[in-house]
Amino acid sequence: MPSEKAFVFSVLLITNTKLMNTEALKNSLRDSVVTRWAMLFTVGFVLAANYYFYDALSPLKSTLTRELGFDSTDFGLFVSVYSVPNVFLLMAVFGGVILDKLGIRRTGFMFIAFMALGALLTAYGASDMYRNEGLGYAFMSSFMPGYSPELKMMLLGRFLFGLGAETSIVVISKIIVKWFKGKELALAFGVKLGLARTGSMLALMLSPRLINSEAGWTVATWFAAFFVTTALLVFLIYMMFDLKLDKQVEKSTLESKSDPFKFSDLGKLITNRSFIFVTLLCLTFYSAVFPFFAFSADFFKNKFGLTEIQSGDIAAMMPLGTMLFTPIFGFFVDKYGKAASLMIYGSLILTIVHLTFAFTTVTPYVMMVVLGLAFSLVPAAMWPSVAKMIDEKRIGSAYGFMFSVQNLGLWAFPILAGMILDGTNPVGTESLDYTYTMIMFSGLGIVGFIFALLLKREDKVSGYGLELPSNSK
Ligand SMILES: C[C@H](NC(=O)[C@@H](N)CCCCN)C(=O)O
Repeated sequence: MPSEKAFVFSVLLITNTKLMNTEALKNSLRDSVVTRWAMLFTVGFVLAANYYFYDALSPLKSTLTRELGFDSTDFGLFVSVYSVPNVFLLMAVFGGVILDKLGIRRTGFMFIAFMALGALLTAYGASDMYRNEGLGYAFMSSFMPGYSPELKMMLLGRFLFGLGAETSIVVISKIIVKWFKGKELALAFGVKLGLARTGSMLALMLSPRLINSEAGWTVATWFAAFFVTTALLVFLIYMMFDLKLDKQVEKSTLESKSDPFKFSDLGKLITNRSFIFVTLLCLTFYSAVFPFFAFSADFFKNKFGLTEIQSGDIAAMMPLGTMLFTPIFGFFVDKYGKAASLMIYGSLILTIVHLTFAFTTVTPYVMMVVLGLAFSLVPAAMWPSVAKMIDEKRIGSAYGFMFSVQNLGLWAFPILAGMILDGTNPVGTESLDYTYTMIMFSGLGIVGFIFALLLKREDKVSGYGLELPSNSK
């Protein structure tokens, strides 16, 4: 019968297409261990450049005061403006939507280009070229006289950098999924975070050394900007491989199909109690880490009377610790679970470290490694836990939403830290007293600890299985 034949023919056709797709997946570039790990290190370079630039000026707070007249509030403002596009324009959320629409190559290139432009503008704002009546100097001097033209140009640069940087992290997460799904995905995520932290560590160690260059202190800012620009070129290499992979394998077989983003999705996210607690933990925990980290080198310099190089080296102990611990805890969570408990321990350790910094003179070398332990426990447990709570189709929006909420803290707390410092230290004080600033960071740790407890309690009701190994849910 013709209809029966047609049916058999279509079944054969579908089966054959599926087989061809499976065959294509088997023989695609991603099946070469060397190629997929080479891709991870290629995009890891971009991530390292991103984190390098974010932290490059942290050990130079006193240099910015000496050379450009920044006070602590100006410095806090400079750190926090990174988050403005992500909080007030919801860029991390829209970046995810754009990513779904335009794909990895175009979105990645566009947002890394924003990063590079922002980084170059920041370096230009601090340069002698700009300060000697360079392009834009007169314009930046023509409004808001309370803020220097240098600060305004650097704020504009860091704003553009932040606009590109957060979405580029979402793009790179998607790239990792594309190449490692069904392979060693958790390990790949751990290594990705390790490469990001390498960028932070290098920034803390190199910047204070580069300011002593013969060509002047701005070598440190230009170097950071050129690192990000090189990352844009490196991403072009990645794009060629990505294109090749897409040609080898039908796109739909690689990237999980995601429905178009709807605002009602956000409604579903914010009515999920576990998701709310993990998002609030993300906000408080990261607010007690990244803004502290931005001030940490200056804190060590003032509290322990160290040089810029010594204090940068101590601050670098934290990312060094995370490079070692994060993949280990990622492996632990995959195999044994206990993610909610690890988040509780991480928040507790964070609080103890900040209280120790506030009230004791225990050696900061050890405390920064302990902080690295806390900063490995929570991220290694947090990001895979979200994947248990949220449908895979919505995971991009979920991460984007969490990044935007988190950026609220990354925006507010550096400003607050700077204001507390300026408010509690009379003008011209020889060495700054950080006690109240550290109490603020300890308070954030305590609130994060409470959210981690609530998350674990809620897990017993919601049944997402955060305490179970990865493959049992
Ligand atoms: C993965 C996570 N990164 C973030 O949460 C970013 N939204 C903030 C990065 C700001 C500093 N570069 C992490 O690094 O653990």
